[in-house]
Amino acid sequence: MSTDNPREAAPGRPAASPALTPPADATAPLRHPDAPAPGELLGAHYGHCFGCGEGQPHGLHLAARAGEGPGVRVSAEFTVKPAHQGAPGLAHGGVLATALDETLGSLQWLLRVIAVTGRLETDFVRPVPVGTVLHLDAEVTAVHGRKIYSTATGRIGGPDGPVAVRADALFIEVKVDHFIDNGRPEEIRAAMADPDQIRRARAFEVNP
Ligand SMILES: CCCCCCCC/C=C\CCCCCCCC(=O)SCCNC(=O)CCNC(=O)[C@H](O)C(C)(C)COP(=O)(O)OP(=O)(O)OC[C@H]1O[C@@H](n2cnc3c(N)ncnc32)[C@H](O)[C@@H]1OP(=O)(O)O
Repeated sequence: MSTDNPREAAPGRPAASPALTPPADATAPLRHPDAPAPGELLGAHYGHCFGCGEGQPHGLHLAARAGEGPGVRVSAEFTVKPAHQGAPGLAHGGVLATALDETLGSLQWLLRVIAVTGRLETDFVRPVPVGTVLHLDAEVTAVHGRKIYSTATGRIGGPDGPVAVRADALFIEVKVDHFIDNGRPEEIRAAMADPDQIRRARAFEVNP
């Protein structure tokens, strides 16, 4: 992962909003002792997820890996396909935001908590043509109670290429009941009857 500050790579852009600025008593994130090892593929949290699900034909099929180093980091690659266009030959911004959201969401594998996106602020710095491989990196910057602060970049032309998109996010920790109470009953029933889905949920230390 490149170490330059993506904010510096995009001079003149405003800082993240106050809601995405960790309070003074926020703490550094802790990589869970049983988290996947650096370099390990994380897999999908749900087979039908639009971002990462292997069983979702229209999805992004994002495959994230646990990052190197002491921090709570992941990296992922996303190849922009013709189905992802907004303007002719260019990726749709919402699809790029999804790729950032999914990469940020996969940080949960390393924290071993379940969380959902509360806020996602995205900068679109350079257009991303169809066929491009977007090299995504995400990192948890701070934790405060249930609030998880994180940041991500997507680079083009290689893992150390220029930043094309970036995001700051606030994820909020939830219990598995969040999904059981709010999800459509047929998908929830199917997920709870699927031993593989139960195994995936246990990787977040939940007991559905
Ligand atoms: C049997 C089935 C098994 C299935 C399990 C499979 C395993 C699953 C594993 C992993 C899943 C990961 C999935 C990742 C997918 C990619 C990421 C997404 O796309 S997620 C979807 C999009 N996001 C939503 O749909 C959230 C919708 N929003 C909500 O549900 C609520 O608003 C929620 C939970 C975010 C917060 O509601 P509250 O009632 O729990 O908590 P409050 O008190 O409102 O907030 C807590 C703190 O957070 C701040 N906060 C909340 N939302 C904020 C916001 N938007 N901006 C700033 N601050 C916010 C509040 O100000 C508060 O802060 P103060 O503690 O007072 O300091």
